[in-house]
Amino acid sequence: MSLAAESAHNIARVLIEALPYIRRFSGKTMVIKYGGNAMVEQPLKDGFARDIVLMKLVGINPVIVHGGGPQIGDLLKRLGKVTEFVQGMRVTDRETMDAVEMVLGGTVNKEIVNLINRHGGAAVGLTGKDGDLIHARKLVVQRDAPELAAPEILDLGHVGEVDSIDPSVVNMLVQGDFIPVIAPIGVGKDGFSYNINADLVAGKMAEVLQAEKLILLTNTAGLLDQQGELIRQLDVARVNALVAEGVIHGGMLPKTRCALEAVQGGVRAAHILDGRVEHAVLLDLFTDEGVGTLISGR
Ligand SMILES: Nc1ncnc2c1ncn2[C@@H]1O[C@H](COP(=O)(O)OP(=O)(O)O)[C@@H](O)[C@H]1O
Ligand SMILES: CC(=O)N[C@@H](CCC(=O)OP(=O)(O)O)C(=O)O
Repeated sequence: MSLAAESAHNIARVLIEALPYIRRFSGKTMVIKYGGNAMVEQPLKDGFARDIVLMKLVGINPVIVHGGGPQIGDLLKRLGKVTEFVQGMRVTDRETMDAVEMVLGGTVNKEIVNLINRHGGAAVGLTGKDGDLIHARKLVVQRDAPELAAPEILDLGHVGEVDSIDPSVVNMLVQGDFIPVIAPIGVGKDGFSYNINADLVAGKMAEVLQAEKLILLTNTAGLLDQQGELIRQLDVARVNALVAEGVIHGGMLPKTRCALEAVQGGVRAAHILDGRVEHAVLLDLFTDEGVGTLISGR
């Protein structure tokens, strides 16, 4: 076979392999969390945008929830403001909240919207304030230590968690064939803005939309075991055991927690994928082998 014929044959094979998945997922909603650490290098960003546009073209409804932790850190550094994390959450005072809104609701959100649009999609950017989408409440964080008589309550300022989501504006955009791009900022009953970890927003959004999948793009191959080997698939019980053993820690804790809550709340599956791999989303959705880690509810 000539080189050209071989290449055409490979393309045909790939399309045929993708066909049953395209048929299965067409018309379904998928929530994709695009983490700040996965937004590196222009070719990767372009690959991500192409994947999203392709999903839309084959009838899937992608809903993007994005982070931007490193990008917030960059602005705070330029402003000469020290930032601190407690249990994976950024301590957020009034000034930091302003920076979070500028970066998440401004630069990062619009960069993703522009990226998708340049690749042929029609994206619309939102924060949790738009259409009264995300209602937040202040996150209560406790610290327990042997020297403490009782757990200490820590005040992280404007750090929130999702109280409720009104998906009307997202549903309207999806019905209009737009791709919603959501920044994880919510509003409390007190009228204040709250900075919410993007994984938490993505998990709840997937649950409220009863999405087919929650896809979390991050900066590791997926969930790794004690030996640093990729775990391809696991269920709720194994996740709980790995947390208890301390194998899942740091930023992976909120990620796996929200993945678990989503699958227990009716989302069919949660995937943790390596956002540093070009076309990670397509490779996972449309090939028999898949990539990354799959957490299934049943
Ligand atoms: N068992 C584990 N498998 C993979 N990564 C883990 C694990 N436990 C902790 N981590 C850490 O979690 C990080 C991903 O979380 P985080 O930095 O919050 O990502 P993101 O910014 O994409 O949300 C990894 O880079 C890794 O350092
Ligand atoms: C409370 C809290 O920590 N909020 C995060 C929100 C952004 C985020 O989650 O971004 P990544 O997904 O890129 O980490 C922050 O301020 O960094």
